[in-house]
Amino acid sequence: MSQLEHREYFVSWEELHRATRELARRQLPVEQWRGIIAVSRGGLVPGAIMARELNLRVVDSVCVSSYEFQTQKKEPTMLKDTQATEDGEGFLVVDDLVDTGNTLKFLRERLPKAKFVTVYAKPAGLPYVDEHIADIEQDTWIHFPWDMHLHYIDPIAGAET
Ligand SMILES: O=P(O)(O)OC[C@H]1O[C@H](OP(=O)(O)OP(=O)(O)O)[C@H](O)[C@@H]1O
Ligand SMILES: O=c1[nH]c(=O)c2nc[nH]c2[nH]1
Ligand SMILES: [Mg+2]
Repeated sequence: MSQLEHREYFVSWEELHRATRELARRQLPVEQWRGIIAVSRGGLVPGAIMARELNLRVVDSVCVSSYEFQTQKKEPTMLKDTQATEDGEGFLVVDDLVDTGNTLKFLRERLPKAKFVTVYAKPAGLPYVDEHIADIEQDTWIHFPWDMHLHYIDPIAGAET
């Protein structure tokens, strides 16, 4: 992806909370779920919100790494697996987003019976996610609130002079 094609989408805490609550609402009835497996690190905040909304007390994580800054440097690697389940049956695997789909493709091999959900999805990742809330274009980098800081900017008129 060239610098010119690279767009950005900034997510606020409020937007993330609202969208994740809607993702939780779509997982009713709750009786079908044994628990949540958050894909650390990006899935930890959405996973916690979903656990609260669905009143699920079994919350585990899988720790997967493949990106360094904004570049996918290698195939996903499992830094920590889950011991909550053998095959994922009855578990919701929650991540913040699916982009190329490499992370969820890798996790589907490990947890073939789980349901995979994300808050955001880009087109290339759609075959690997069972349900998501918002579609984002492939050439757009999503910035999450935990990666940002509020800061002052000059007024538009001031910038012209
Ligand atoms: O669909 P993909 O192209 O695989 O990309 C999606 C994954 O990339 C990000 O995680 P990352 O590996 O950057 O680690 P992090 O969650 O610890 O930030 C994001 O949280 C997803 O887990
Ligand atoms: O914060 C992030 N924003 C993204 O758009 C993305 N794609 C892969 N990994 C990502 N992390
Ligand atoms: Mg991640």
